[in-house]
Amino acid sequence: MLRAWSSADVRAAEAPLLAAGEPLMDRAAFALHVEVVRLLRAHRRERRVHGARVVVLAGGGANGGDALHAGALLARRGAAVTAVLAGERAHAGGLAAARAAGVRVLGDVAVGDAVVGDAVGPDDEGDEPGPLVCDALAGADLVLDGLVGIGSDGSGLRGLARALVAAVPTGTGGGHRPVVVAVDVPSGSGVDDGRVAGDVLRADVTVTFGAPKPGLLLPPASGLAGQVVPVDIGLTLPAGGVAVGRLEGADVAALWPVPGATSQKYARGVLGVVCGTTRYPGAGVLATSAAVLAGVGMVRFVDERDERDERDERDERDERDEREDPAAPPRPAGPLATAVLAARPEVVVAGAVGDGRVQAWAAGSGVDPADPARRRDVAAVVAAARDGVPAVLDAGALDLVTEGLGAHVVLTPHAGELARWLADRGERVGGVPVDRDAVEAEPWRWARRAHDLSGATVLLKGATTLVVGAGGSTWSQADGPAWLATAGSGDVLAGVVGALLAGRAEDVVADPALAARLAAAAALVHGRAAHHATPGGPVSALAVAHALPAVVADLLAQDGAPAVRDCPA
Ligand SMILES: NC(=O)C1=CN([C@@H]2O[C@H](COP(=O)(O)OP(=O)(O)OC[C@H]3O[C@@H](n4cnc5c(N)ncnc54)[C@H](O)[C@@H]3O)[C@@H](O)[C@H]2O)[C@@H](O)CC1
Ligand SMILES: [K+]
Repeated sequence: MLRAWSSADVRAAEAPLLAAGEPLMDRAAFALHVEVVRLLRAHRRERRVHGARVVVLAGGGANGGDALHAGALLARRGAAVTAVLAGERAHAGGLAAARAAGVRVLGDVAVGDAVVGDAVGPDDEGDEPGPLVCDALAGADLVLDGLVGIGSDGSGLRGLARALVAAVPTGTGGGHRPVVVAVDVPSGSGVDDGRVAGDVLRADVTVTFGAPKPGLLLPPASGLAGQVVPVDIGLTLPAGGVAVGRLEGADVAALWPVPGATSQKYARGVLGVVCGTTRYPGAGVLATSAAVLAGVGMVRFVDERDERDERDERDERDERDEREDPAAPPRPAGPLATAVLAARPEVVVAGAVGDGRVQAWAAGSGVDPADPARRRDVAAVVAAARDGVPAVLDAGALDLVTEGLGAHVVLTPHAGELARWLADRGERVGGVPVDRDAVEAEPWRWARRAHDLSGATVLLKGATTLVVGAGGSTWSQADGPAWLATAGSGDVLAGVVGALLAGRAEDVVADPALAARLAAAAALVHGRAAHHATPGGPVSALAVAHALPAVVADLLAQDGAPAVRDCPA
């Protein structure tokens, strides 16, 4: 599990160690230089550090200090290092180490009484990179972004720092682009909330100290961090202070409901499904297939009834009453259930919500809000969820969701659906109703808001999926390829979430925070199934569902979970 701590928690953990004289910056800089050495060896044709051209962008705080110390270590290993000082001051220790190691320093920065380096800009303003800086950046093998770390004021980069970021070659049109390593965080990104205000240099790798910060896991900033490499510098972080986490395979294996030797299908969990309509049966097939293939004990699929069906049933019931014959004859499956049965003959068809017991529900995928018959079934599921039955509510169920649900209910909107749901409840930003762009700019903020308003666990679908559950516990999963943004993909995810809720229904009711972990686990397995179905290529939603058994088996085998057991804690 990857866990992020807020910058305040990290600072609080650093304080006693700094007071005791622990060399935290030396540890950080050493680990940073080791990662840079690895990258230079991997990326340079010469496969070595000697002669590599490294540019250090150094701000005036300790983040710049880390970068300058790392630059000094690289220079001592034979790299040609140029440091560009972007702040009104420079980290004195870092600058001294860099100069002593032979780093070329560019910048108009006063250190003590001395002015060091060359003028950066063509004018005295100093907020335009000059030709020396531009040449260094154009020829760099690797750029270290040490402009700002957790000391960022969150308003986006200013002045020369901003101009330097803009001057780093982006490689567009097939041109040269250096490897970019962010020091602690990509400079100027929202350290604690993942917001991106202004230009941020996109990193290939972020080497982060003490613990990952929330912004490294939260979109949109997480999309600029590249691979996150956490470095242990000896901090003791508060046990309860986790802001955001990311599940890994072993965590998911430990959560997955695995049957024991004596388990039977009812005890293993029955999922009731109200997805798809006669007109659009696909979502019913996909959600059901996903639930079955994710390993649920049984699916009870609620068939669609139109008004004529209901009238016939009423007449039939009246006739039976007259004959005093209580046994209802089995009703033939309608066209929707027939389509679902053709794909998944394991499914049991029910005539209505409430016909037969279920441990959890999946409802709303592929249900048109304008379809009155199917909507009645969805509304019945929402009512059951309100009464305490775990449920995943998707697409056509979302607008029936109001406040007062519990975290045992998982909502699965995408950004547009979440925006609509929030706007319908009067949520505004900048004086206008929340829209899709607002949700995409601050997905964590709005997912938390939806959780606060509904009481439900909120799974916000996207390239990075966020799950906010009881107490604001947040999981961020980025496990799938971009190809997963395809029709029907959300129906499959709803089926997997439903399977997990049904398989661990009692635990979900007992532990309010569990539904969020299960929803995050579903997102991980869904993403991995897409990779597994077509590595590197386009993928269909049904292929994702079909890849589920192999992915779950891999997880359970590779991550050391026992082969047979009952539901784990
Ligand atoms: N305190 C320590 O000994 C340690 C600190 N560490 C490093 O120190 C960093 C935190 O250092 P600081 O607290 O000095 O702060 P930072 O170095 O992160 O940021 C402060 C500097 O950034 C400038 N700045 C802030 N917002 C800006 C903006 N929007 N545009 C341009 N410049 C801006 C400030 O003027 C100041 O020069 C961590 O991120 C980490 O890299 C690590 O070395 C671990 C140990
Ligand atoms: K940085």
